[in-house]
Parts: sequence; C-alpha cells; structure tokens
Amino acid sequence: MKIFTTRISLQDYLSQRHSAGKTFGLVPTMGALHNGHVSLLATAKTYTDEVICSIFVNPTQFNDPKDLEKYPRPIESDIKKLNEAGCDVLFNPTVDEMYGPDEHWHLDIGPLENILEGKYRPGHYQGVTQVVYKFFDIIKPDFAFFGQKDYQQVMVISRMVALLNLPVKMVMCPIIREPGGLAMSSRNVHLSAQDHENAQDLSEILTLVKQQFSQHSTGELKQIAIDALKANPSIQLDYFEIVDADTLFEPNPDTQKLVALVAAKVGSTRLIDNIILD
Ligand SMILES: Nc1ncnc2c1ncn2[C@@H]1O[C@H](COP(=O)(O)OP(=O)(O)OP(=O)(O)O)[C@@H](O)[C@H]1O
Ligand SMILES: CC(C)(CO)[C@@H](O)C(=O)[O-]
Ligand code: BAL
Repeated sequence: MKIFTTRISLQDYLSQRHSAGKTFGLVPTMGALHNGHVSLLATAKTYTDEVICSIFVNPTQFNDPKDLEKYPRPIESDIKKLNEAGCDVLFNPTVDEMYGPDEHWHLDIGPLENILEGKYRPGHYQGVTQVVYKFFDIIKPDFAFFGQKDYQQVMVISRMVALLNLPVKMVMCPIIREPGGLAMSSRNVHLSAQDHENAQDLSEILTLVKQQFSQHSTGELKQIAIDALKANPSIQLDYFEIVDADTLFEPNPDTQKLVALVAAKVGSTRLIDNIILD
C-alpha cells in the first residue's frame, strides 16, 4: 500500500493512475479501524480499480474538545489492517495539510443540519461537509463509501453532492455489528466491560422495534423503546426517533420506509445506532 501525507504527493500519484484509465473509490475514516471500516474497503474493492482510505481525525467536526482529545489514533495497527484488507492507498494528512489559517466554511444543507445528531452536536455537519468536500476535491473519486451507522451523515453528504453537482457516486454500506449486536465503532474502545454490556441494549431495542413493527403504531413503538432504554440507569438517552428514512422528518402519507435512530451516552461514551424498518 502506498502512503501519502501531503495533497501534492497524492495528487501526483492519482494523476498518473487517472491517465492510465484507473477508477478510484474513497473510504473516508477517522482511523482506529475495525471490521465496519474493513467492510467498506471490501465493498469499495468490488466497485473500482483502486481503493483509497483516508485517516484524518477532523477537528472541525468535533463539538466536544475532550472527545477530540481522547479520540483513538492507533496508526501503526491501522496501517497493518489496511494492508490486510488490500487497500491500495492511504491518505493520512496532518491538520495543517488540510486547513489553512482563518478558513471559513458554510454550506446550507437545509433542515438536516439541526435535527438529531445536528441538534446534539452543533456545527458537526458543517465540519463533516467541509472535510469531505476537501477530500472529494483533492482525490476526485468515482465512488465514495460510507456506513449506514452514520445514517444522517450519508444523507447530509448526499445533499452536498446534489447541491454542488459533485461528480462522485455515493454508496451506503450496511452496519457491521459485534456478535452481541453492538454496532462496531471506534469509540467502543472507551467502554468498560460493564458499559459494553449496557451498550448492547441499544441494538437489542432497535431489533425489538423492527420485530414489533407490524404490531404497533410508530408512536407506540417509540414509547416502548424509550421506556426500555430509560429502564437502564447506565444509559443516558439523547434521542430515540422513528422517522421517514428519506427525509428524517415525521412520517407522512408519502413515506416509503422508516428508520429508527438512537443516540445515547453509555458511561462517558456517546454512541449512535439505527435500523431500517421495512
Ligand atoms: N459498524 C460499522 N459498520 C459499517 N460502517 C461503519 C461502522 N462504523 C463506522 N462505519 C463507517 O466508517 C466510516 C468512518 O467512520 P469513523 O472513522 O468515524 O468510525 P466510527 O467507528 O463511526 O467511529 P466513531 O463513530 O466512534 O467516530 C463512516 O462512513 C462510518 O459510517
Ligand atoms: C466522514 C468522516 C471521515 C469525515 O471526517 C467522518 O465523519 C467519519 O468517520 O464518519
Ligand atoms: N463517524 C462519525 C464521526 C464522528 O463521530 O465525528
């Protein structure tokens, strides 16, 4: 695998490969790679000639400085995992390589910005669109791969692609879970053994909601889920919502499918998860 830390060296390499007619898939990550990331890489390999993974802990998307500070950064083991996954290129820039002084960014992504994750992490999606736009601009991938675990993020980035007519195709990949059901996440390393057990309630309740989907109204299901989550004192719920999977707003008569989304702190670790109800 080739490793680049500067834009110029990466672009030099990519322009040669573009001239050779190769197609590129981008898997953007913040590192601390797990099998969720590996599954994105595996899917990307089936779409394009070469797969590029970016590892960059993007400061502009963190609303909590402590979360940024303690974000895991095990770069040596990440490189090993990328090699094992057959990744072709790693782009691992520094913050100074990605951002100049006094940069400002604002993209009007509409109502998606301030609901759900946007409400609990103010400014988060401005930081996400800012850095993903930069990656798309530097790399010009044919396809970009994102996990369903960050469902709202996929919608926000798809909105940016549509608004700015960016020539990249978005691919959303399924959530990879631990055997007990917990969605894999880089932040899971912060969970104590006890937190880890408590965190399983999130996926268990999402699964229960899916199983009971045909027997209850969405209002009833939401209440069942909230009551079950609140019964566990180690879970501090931010939100549990059942919304239109295409808009993330209240379902209406045109709604085709629903998604149940949850965000909660378990111990001091904030986790998100979701399930599509169809
Ligand atoms: N369990 C998973 N299954 C599939 N895709 C995942 C999973 N976890 C993360 N991803 C995807 O990997 C990409 C990079 O995510 P990121 O590096 O933030 O990892 P993460 O595990 O989501 O970390 P965290 O949420 O703790 O920041 C995103 O598109 C994300 O949706
Ligand atoms: C897409 C992303 C790599 C942008 O920093 C990040 O939000 C993530 O890991 O999901
Ligand atoms: N996977 C989403 C990145 C974040 O939590 O900031």
